[in-house]
Amino acid sequence: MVCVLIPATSANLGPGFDAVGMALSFYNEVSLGPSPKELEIEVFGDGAELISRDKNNLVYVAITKVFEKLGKTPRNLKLTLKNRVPLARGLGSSAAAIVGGLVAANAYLGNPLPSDELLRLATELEGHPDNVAPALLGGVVISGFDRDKVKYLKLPVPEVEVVVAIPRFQLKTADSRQILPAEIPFSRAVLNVNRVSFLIAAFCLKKYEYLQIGMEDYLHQPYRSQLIPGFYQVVEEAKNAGAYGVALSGSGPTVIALAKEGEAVGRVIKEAFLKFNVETEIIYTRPENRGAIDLINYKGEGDC
Ligand SMILES: Nc1ncnc2c1ncn2[C@@H]1O[C@H](COP(=O)(O)OP(=O)(O)OP(=O)(O)O)[C@@H](O)[C@H]1O
Ligand SMILES: N[C@@H](CCO)C(=O)O
Repeated sequence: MVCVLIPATSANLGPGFDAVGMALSFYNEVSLGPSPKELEIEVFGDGAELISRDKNNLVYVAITKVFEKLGKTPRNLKLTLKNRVPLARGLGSSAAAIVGGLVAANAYLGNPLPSDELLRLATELEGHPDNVAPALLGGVVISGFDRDKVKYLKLPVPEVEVVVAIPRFQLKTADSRQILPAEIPFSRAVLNVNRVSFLIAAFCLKKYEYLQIGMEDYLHQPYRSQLIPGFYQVVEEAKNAGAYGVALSGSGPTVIALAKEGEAVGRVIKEAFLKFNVETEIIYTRPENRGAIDLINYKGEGDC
């Protein structure tokens, strides 16, 4: 039997739409082993009641991809999923499912596929690489397509605390992608280039105070924020409470704040959302430099 931990991820980091993602220090767990039955799937934890237990299960779909790539048929398998990453909230649950299935299947078969091939398969399944790359590799990852190839660079993780505020309602990526316009004004695109340059430089130079502007986004937040009551007021109040930078996580509705010390920021975000009748779960976490490929049969904190 093999067991893999897969970190939650925050994609679209600040202005890095479809390009910059960061792994976080809380994890889903995928275990894969033999079974006398054709297929057994057990699911525990967040959203367990919403996840299919048949061959449509996204983790199983990813497992099948690896078997087929190697000319094999998946048979007599038991899959156990322990979910900590909430579904459809902007923390990479689909990426965690896909990467978990790919890495677990590859490990079960003796690790024949290199990580670049796993990234290619994961991107094919997810449609874009910005969550799957940090879920697989850990850290802050810049990723994108060069024609049909996925290119990526891993940056040193910032020395910050991360406050994750998760509203109770779901927002499916497919739905919140539809709200985006086909075009935006040139001046706004220029501003976004400027902000993402500050983001990457602030991380590389450890000048985190520049995240005040380096986490600003002008591409997707103006549209997606319409689906999240109080979004800009929450951002403002969190910055006033000392956050370095605040942004939507993935396609939302989760908001993340990077801070030197997260506790006061978390309290303020929770209260600010409550003024708009939005209840949130607050998680205090950190960037995670290890991805699923580093967390196979991991014996440390966590369950594996
Ligand atoms: N552990 C899991 N097992 C099986 N399917 C899952 C699992 N986690 C997520 N999924 C599938 O992925 C869907 C959510 O994907 P979606 O892209 O909408 O949100 P997300 O990945 O959580 O957010 P984002 O991409 O913005 O970070 C779920 O509705 C479910 O179908
Ligand atoms: N870049 C993706 C991340 C969410 O999966 C989007 O915003 O649609």
